[in-house]
Amino acid sequence: MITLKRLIHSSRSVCSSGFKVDPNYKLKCGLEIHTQLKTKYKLFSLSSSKFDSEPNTNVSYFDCGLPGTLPKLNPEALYLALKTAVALNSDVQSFSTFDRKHYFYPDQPQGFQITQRYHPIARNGYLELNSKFDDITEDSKTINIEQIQIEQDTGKTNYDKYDKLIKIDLNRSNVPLIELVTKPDFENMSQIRAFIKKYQTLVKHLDVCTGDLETGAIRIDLNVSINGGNRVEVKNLGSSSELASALKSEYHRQIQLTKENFPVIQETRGWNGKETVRLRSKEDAVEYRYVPDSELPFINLDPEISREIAAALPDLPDAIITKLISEPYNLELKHAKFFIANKDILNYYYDLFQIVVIDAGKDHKVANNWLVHELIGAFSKFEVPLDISLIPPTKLGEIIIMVSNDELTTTSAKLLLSQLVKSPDDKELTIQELIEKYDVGKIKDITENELSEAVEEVCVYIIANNQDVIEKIVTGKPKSINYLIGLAMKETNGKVNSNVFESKFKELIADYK
Ligand SMILES: Nc1ncnc2c1ncn2[C@@H]1O[C@H](COP(=O)(O)OP(=O)(O)OP(=O)(O)O)[C@@H](O)[C@H]1O
Ligand SMILES: [Mg+2]
Ligand SMILES: [Mg+2]
Repeated sequence: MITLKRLIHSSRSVCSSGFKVDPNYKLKCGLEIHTQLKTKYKLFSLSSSKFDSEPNTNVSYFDCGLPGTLPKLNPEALYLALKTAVALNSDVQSFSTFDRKHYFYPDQPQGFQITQRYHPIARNGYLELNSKFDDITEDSKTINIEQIQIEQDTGKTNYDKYDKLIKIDLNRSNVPLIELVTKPDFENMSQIRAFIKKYQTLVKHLDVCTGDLETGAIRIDLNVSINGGNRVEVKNLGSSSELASALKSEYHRQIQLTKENFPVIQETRGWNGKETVRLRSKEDAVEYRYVPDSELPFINLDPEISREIAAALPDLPDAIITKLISEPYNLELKHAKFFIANKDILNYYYDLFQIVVIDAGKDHKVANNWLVHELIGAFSKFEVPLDISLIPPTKLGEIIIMVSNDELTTTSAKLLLSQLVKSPDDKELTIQELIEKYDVGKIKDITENELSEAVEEVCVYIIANNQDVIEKIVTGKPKSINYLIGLAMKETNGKVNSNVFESKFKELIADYK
């Protein structure tokens, strides 16, 4: 919820991590990003790659490494890898192959991982960061991508502290991954953050991955060096805050070593929550004994394929943001960015825009405000997890149009939205039924005189019970009248416009002076 508020209601400063690069110690970073592909089946078998099943229920003979089982490449995984590669401006290779990377680990039952060491599926891509769309301090920054390779995920090792057992879950074994390797082009934390955010948005938008760091769908290794020295790799960082803390710790560790005239040794480190810790040095680097996989055929691609994939790609996030901040949408940039990161909301917005602006001819500001501030704002206010399906665009559209046609007051409409957010059972009711249930319909079928009398009655009652507020108003705090108006609106469920109460209060209070 906090994230939601922050995303929509404020634009974050680029230095928020408190990490600053010391000009005397030039920072250089490269990322290796592992991304799980959202395929139905696994990379080389027909078991499901579903994420949260009971342990060891999505495991074929191949996934658990039984001898005699053979891999068969899942074309959907290849397609998703190609989509990502093309969207990242990479050169798709017409020839690529699979290799075996050997190491023993209990969650790696084959004894090797199938990856693309020598001939990856794509090379030489790039992603452009631009201060207009991304939180970076420079105007623009290009991050070059060395290569994108397809590989298998491993199983999971779970340490059961209570039973003091190590449990292996092979559901993840052989789930398709792509590893994206950037060139060491990052010079500061904001570039890294911005790149990861943009990459997450891209893979979600292309529907190739859920894009979550928290669930491990995206996992990042960070490579760090200073002043042209050796690179240190920090493995398996699970969240952007872990990544930021690990970078800060590693950068300062290398500075400290350099200041004390110690060399920075090329090694692999991990993150223990406080600092980076040594896992292995280059000397004891694992010898993976890469060999070409003899059971998988080469991938030969017609160059036409990448052109066809490029032509079929949807508009990419930056292009959509540019569209959203221009006519006819005129969204604020921060809202457009929020929508693009949340595809359901973006689609919701398009539907709402159609109903309210295009079909009913209302102002774009009305649609934008009600969605961003009132509806999404209501979820934040009541700390209800954002689920816009509770109020479909047709319903919100109807409410907005009624307010705009003066058939419902703004207060009543807000009250209805709050109720819809707070009580999901109301989902089935029509707007008319909701208006009756909560008694918020505008007062109709009564004469002007009857209304005026009713309003006066409410105001007289409130004045009588709030003499202290009246005292304030008459002694120079005229704004306190808003408090009285609020009470009156509450008393009448927002059925009467606030300006009617305002004039009546003013008229009655004038008698006090
Ligand atoms: N001088 C440097 N400073 C910081 N990062 C660097 C430097 N040189 C290379 N890198 C980064 O190191 C990473 C190397 O990744 P790559 O996957 O090619 O090799 P690896 O880490 O040896 O292999 P593995 O996939 O087995 O971990 C890249 O992200 C690259 O940008
Ligand atoms: Mg790597
Ligand atoms: Mg590495």
